[in-house]
Amino acid sequence: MFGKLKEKLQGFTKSLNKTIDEKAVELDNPEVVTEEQLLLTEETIEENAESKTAAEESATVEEAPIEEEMIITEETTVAGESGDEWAVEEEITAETVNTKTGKKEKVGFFGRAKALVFDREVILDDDDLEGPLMDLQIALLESDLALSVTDAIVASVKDQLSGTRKKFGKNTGNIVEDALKTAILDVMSANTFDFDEFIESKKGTTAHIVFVGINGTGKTTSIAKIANRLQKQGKTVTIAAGDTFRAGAIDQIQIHADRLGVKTIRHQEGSDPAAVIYDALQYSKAHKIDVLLSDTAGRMHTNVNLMAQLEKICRVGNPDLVIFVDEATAGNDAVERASQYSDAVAISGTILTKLDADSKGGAAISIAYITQKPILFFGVGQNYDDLMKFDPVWFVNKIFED
Ligand SMILES: Nc1nc2c(ncn2[C@@H]2O[C@H](COP(=O)(O)OP(=O)(O)OP(=O)(O)O)[C@@H](O)[C@H]2O)c(=O)[nH]1
Repeated sequence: MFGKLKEKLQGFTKSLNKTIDEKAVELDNPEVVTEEQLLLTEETIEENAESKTAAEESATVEEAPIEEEMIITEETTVAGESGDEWAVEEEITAETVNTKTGKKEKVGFFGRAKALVFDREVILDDDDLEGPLMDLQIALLESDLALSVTDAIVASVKDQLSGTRKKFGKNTGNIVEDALKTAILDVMSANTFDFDEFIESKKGTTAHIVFVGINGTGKTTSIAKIANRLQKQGKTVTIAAGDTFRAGAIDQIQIHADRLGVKTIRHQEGSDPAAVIYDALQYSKAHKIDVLLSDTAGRMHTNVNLMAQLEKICRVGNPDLVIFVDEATAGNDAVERASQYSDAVAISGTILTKLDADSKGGAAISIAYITQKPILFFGVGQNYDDLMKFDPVWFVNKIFED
């Protein structure tokens, strides 16, 4: 997933790490920071998210040596002596089976990274950063990020790295990667929204959700996926077949609804979608249905009449949420559409589909930033369960995983 973006960001990280290595000076008195101290310094949500990432990473880093050190039962490696950034402290607490010898051996569960030894430091100035940041900007633009978003990311990375003293160990570690992660997380977490909490907060009333977007991006499938998800959470659902415009659309959503055992409210093809949605809302309220999911015809954001019709649907149906659906593979086109839809109707968030296909990842970052509305879910396949609740930390880690 996100192969190209990943590749480009790795290129930037490598080139800046090289600069850091070249400019680094050794410290006379290496500094040892415990994992605990590191955790204590976290203040913001983003830093928390980052530290979670770092903890996960350190856990991964720890795993390999610890597996081998499982054979070492009473050896204690002193901070700094290992020649590694992370010093390991052993504490015997349990027995396990050595996968190589098959024998039971005592292991130190506490054979965890305990301290980070900083023995080099660097201060990067604007000149050091100028070239790599220019490359970063181009890399982001080539990965379908909108210009304003690349500007925000580049400015954040510059802000984090320029002029500040960065201490690190034998390896440059994650200085550059962490700055990039923070920058992307900032952009993506501008507005967070918990869909499940929202649905829960509507308990006792019918939560009405209208889905909008252009043709063929996965709107109907996403409605079915959301219906399936809600049903699994014990919620009752109705679907309004509000795409009365495209031939076959009513039957298409009816097929999904039948498979899921969901009641569909439908009118004739060509009828007024606002009337269908109004009826569906009355039905859902009368039957104390938890959530009404309203389909709408796919329409180009440039089609003034259809966009006006969408406004009418929203006026009549008075939805609690308007979800914009588009496909991640559409890149900058999806970003442009999200922006225009957002101007026409008050969208609450986005479902980005087809993340499983060859998407560059840039659209997800850009849409969140440009609409200033959260990404709610990712579509990751054609089955009803192929819907992932959006998690910015997961997303950013995915971009950087090997
Ligand atoms: N790979 C993949 N395919 C998807 C995903 N979501 C939807 N699709 C497929 O995309 C195609 C279009 O999906 P629809 O749900 O019919 O799209 P729509 O936006 O409702 O289209 P209209 O009814 O024309 O407005 C179908 O073949 C879906 O199976 C996804 O997350 N991943």
